[in-house]
Amino acid sequence: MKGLCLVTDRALCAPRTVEEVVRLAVQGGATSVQLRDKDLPTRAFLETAERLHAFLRPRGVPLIINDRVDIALAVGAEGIHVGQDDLPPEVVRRLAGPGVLVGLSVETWEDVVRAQDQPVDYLGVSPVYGTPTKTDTKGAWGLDGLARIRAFSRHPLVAIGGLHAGTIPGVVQAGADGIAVVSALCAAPDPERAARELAALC
Ligand SMILES: Cc1ncc(COP(=O)(O)OP(=O)(O)O)c(N)n1
Ligand SMILES: Cc1nc(C(=O)O)sc1CCOP(=O)(O)O
Ligand SMILES: [Mg+2]
Repeated sequence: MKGLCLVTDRALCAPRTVEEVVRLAVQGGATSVQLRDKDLPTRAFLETAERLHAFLRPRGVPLIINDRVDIALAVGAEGIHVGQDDLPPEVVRRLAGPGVLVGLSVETWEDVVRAQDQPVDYLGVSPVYGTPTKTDTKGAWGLDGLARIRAFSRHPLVAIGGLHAGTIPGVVQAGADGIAVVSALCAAPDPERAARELAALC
């Protein structure tokens, strides 16, 4: 999971649609998209995922579904991201099979240690910096925490939380393989231009 991942937020994208922001961000250089929506009814979530997948798949850009393993399987998404309170990675892997990317958030050192034996493809370092976009997180890892995880873990690391043009270079330097952003793209006046700027730093 190298490169720049756009994690969607419908409210921050508005008045543009999520599909429109995804299209612009991919044109600018986003290399993966995680569909994340905590409020959308299941049918609408499925239809959004289908539309995004129809756009992304021919472009070779993986679609990751946040939380909803059922939706990921229904649309044939390339990946699923789960947190510590979601379905356990072993169960996700059993349901999804070997060919689907499974990402897992790590919020504590115990999570990082446990993940060594879990069937995941990357860890979401959750969060590197505190962010108003998601406030139900534990303490921020900071650059020192990220570097400590990098030195220990066998998994690729995707950094998330408070990442923008000013913070990404330090996070890459500390060992992140990939960079995941919400507001830096969803709330950008020009998501294509923003993605171009951020992708060049990843
Ligand atoms: C790349 C990445 N890392 C962490 C998260 C957070 O996932 P989770 O802990 O399940 O929290 P929610 O996103 O479901 O609120 C993520 N989505 N992506
Ligand atoms: C979706 C998400 N997960 C996080 C975690 O720490 O697990 S932080 C986050 C939101 C990141 O938003 P922004 O790029 O606007 O800071
Ligand atoms: Mg989750």
